[in-house]
Amino acid sequence: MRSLLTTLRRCQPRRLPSSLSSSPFPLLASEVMWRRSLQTAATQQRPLLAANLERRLTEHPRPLKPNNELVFGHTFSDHMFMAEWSADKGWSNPLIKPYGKISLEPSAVVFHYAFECFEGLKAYKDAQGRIRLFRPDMNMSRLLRSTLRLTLPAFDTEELLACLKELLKVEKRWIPEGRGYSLYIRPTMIGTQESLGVGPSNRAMLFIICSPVGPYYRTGFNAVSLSARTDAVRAWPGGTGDYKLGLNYAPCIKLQLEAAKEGYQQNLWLFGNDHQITEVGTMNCFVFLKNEHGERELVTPPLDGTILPGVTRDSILALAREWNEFKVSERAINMKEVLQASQEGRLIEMFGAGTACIVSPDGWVEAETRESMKR
Ligand SMILES: Cc1ncc(COP(=O)(O)O)c(C=O)c1O
Repeated sequence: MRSLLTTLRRCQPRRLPSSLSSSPFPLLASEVMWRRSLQTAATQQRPLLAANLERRLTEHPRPLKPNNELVFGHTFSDHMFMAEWSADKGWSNPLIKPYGKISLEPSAVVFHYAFECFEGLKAYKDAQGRIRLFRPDMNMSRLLRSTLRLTLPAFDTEELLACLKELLKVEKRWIPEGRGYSLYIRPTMIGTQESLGVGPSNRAMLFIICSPVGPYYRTGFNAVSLSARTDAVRAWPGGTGDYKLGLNYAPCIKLQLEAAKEGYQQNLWLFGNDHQITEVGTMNCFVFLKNEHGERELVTPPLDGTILPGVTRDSILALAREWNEFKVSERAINMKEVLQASQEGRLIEMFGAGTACIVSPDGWVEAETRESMKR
């Protein structure tokens, strides 16, 4: 049997089911109401419009780096997208301009109260040299969801996507060719009001930068080793782990360094006394096993607020459901179940899934929890 991982990696866009074409993340009821009120307010202000996009292009394009010198997220393309918002005026004209420094006062709320959210998606070149994006509508919806969580301004997701496409036309030469290579796109919104008061920001900046990238891990597409810790959690019910906010990431770096010191590439994030699997590093987690009834089952944790609703996760679920070759479950799965399946030879594959790392096999999980799981 060809491995599920290999099959997923080889998936061609034309094989994607129609259910993948557009399925924005469900907004919470309160957010829907909030979004409506913001949109009503936004109609009285200037909206973000791709038709108003201005271009101020560099006169000094920089040389490209060869693929083998690309380190993830270290090289940036010539241009960036930028739009600014203020509560009284609404959105400025969006602008494509040379990549460069932004100027903010030290009192800007982004520096004090973490008013920052972002997205990550990739542009590829197909065999005909055309620019291809993978389900970018999902990233635009998720960015809107994150901005609303931070009381940052609403925007029309289709307009922002149209602006992004224009940026990519300008930056086409920066999209690397070759299997595993792409242009990583980082849309970001920050609160820029100069204030130490804790409240909503009355100013914001939306920008998009691009970085040509190859494999996320130095090990390329080989399996990564994981440390499953029980003394730290990444997210919790009612928290913000299901939003793509910068504040979710910085506190994990210390734990990532600790894992690296012990020889592991990532942390396997667990939650609860029964050590439920939530995510792996910055990826959604999948376990493919033969369950206790002898059925092959692909399991991934449910969207219960403790995991990011990943675009890759959603795509894998849609593909696997369309194939209809094995059971597909969004359900809680804990370390005890995985360990038991492994010991009984029923664990087929385990992998992480995300835009940056694509589909990444997990090689070895060191579980401090081994003893407690036996209980
Ligand atoms: C915490 C976390 N989980 C999961 C993912 C995967 O999400 P996606 O497939 O949309 O890239 C990411 C990716 O950025 C992430 O940061």
